[in-house]
Amino acid sequence: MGAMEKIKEIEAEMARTQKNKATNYHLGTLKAKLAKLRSELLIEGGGGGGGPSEGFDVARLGDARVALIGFPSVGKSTLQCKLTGTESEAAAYEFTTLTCIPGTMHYKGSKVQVLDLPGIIEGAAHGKGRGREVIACARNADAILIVLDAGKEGLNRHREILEKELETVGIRLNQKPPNVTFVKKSTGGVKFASTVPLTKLGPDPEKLATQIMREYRINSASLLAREDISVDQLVDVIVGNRVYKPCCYFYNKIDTITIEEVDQLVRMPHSLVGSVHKRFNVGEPLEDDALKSMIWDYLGLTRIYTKRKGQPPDLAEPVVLSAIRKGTSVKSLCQNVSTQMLRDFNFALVWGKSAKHSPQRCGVNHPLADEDVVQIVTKTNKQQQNDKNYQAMVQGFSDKYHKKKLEAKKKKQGKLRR
Ligand SMILES: Nc1nc2c(ncn2[C@@H]2O[C@H](COP(=O)(O)OP(=O)(O)OP(=O)(O)O)[C@@H](O)[C@H]2O)c(=O)[nH]1
Ligand SMILES: [K+]
Ligand SMILES: [Mg+2]
Repeated sequence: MGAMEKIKEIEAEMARTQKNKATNYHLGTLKAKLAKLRSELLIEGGGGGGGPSEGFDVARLGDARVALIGFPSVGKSTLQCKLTGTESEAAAYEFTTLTCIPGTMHYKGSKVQVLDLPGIIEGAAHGKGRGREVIACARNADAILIVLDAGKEGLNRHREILEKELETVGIRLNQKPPNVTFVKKSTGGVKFASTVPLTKLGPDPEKLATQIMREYRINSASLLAREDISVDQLVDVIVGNRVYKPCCYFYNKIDTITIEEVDQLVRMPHSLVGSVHKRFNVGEPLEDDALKSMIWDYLGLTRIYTKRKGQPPDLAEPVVLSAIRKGTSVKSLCQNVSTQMLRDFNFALVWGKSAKHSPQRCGVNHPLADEDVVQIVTKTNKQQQNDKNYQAMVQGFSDKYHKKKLEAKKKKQGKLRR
């Protein structure tokens, strides 16, 4: 039996099984089996080390990356042209786009790479169409923009299908990683602990966890749960290889539906309605464009204006940091400027929303806010020399210690020989 059929069989069994205390373990084990089969399926057909295949291997450019995911002909390419000015072919027939087409969206001084991708259909995660490559691109993006055709029947189901395709390959949308520490070990059995009561894992969470681990041939591991996790989250932690992505939705073509229907759609979570043709919510020349603004928010982009001592800040070219990528701390700012900057860092002076008073003297871990002004103060020559002396001293101690240890060892060996 192929993996596909096995998956179908398990899904059918899960649907048949009533959800109650007695079937809790059984369902948990089935979920673990299912996750395993799906990942096997992906590796089987992934080809050549699992990296993206021809036409999908696009270099990362800009401050962050967003992938356009949707059914065929919902208007992804039309949208990408509007957002980035890239000439990605758009047409009235399905599967116009066949590869990954990158473009750059300029917004509030940042450069966001937008990936136009082929349309996907149900079963994409299992290799239908170019689904596998498309989903691999989504996995590598910092955020996902799901594009839907507001005029299509069964719209809510479309949204669900797309979510399921992404979930299937371990992409978790708008979720935080579970607050759980899980470490595999070579011996010692399974150690299970939690700092909060676990209400969603049945009467014996440890037994359930052990059972799921057995499915993955993990006999020894330690697991510490710091939040009340669900069975799905437990499976995710044990399986590993999950990515957590922000995801927003754009309902395109609202020029084809009634105002009552639009009214329903605006209530959907994480969503924006609009029309590329009518330039509604996607007006290219406008700075306060609603769709660009939503993408910006979901990427957690933050503009930082740097300044030198005694000079005004450089307002023309902000350093753009992403909360999704490397975070928005003073440390990320230094790393963004140069590696030397972090080495010579003494303290930062911060003006703006993140500062309690202006300027606030901050360390590397201080989280910055959008439009903060930052002056990095580096160590003086004397401080740098002190640092070097200190390091040399520590190295000296360490050398002496090792020399002594070595001598003691030799002595002992000598004694033994005699
Ligand atoms: N009515 C209407 N039609 C639109 C709108 N945006 C795009 N279209 C049309 O939708 C059709 C499909 O557009 P594409 O941009 O090729 O769609 P796609 O999602 O890239 O399609 P594939 O690459 O085939 O997956 C084209 O005929 C567009 O002109 C819109 O806002 N309103
Ligand atoms: K099309
Ligand atoms: Mg297209």
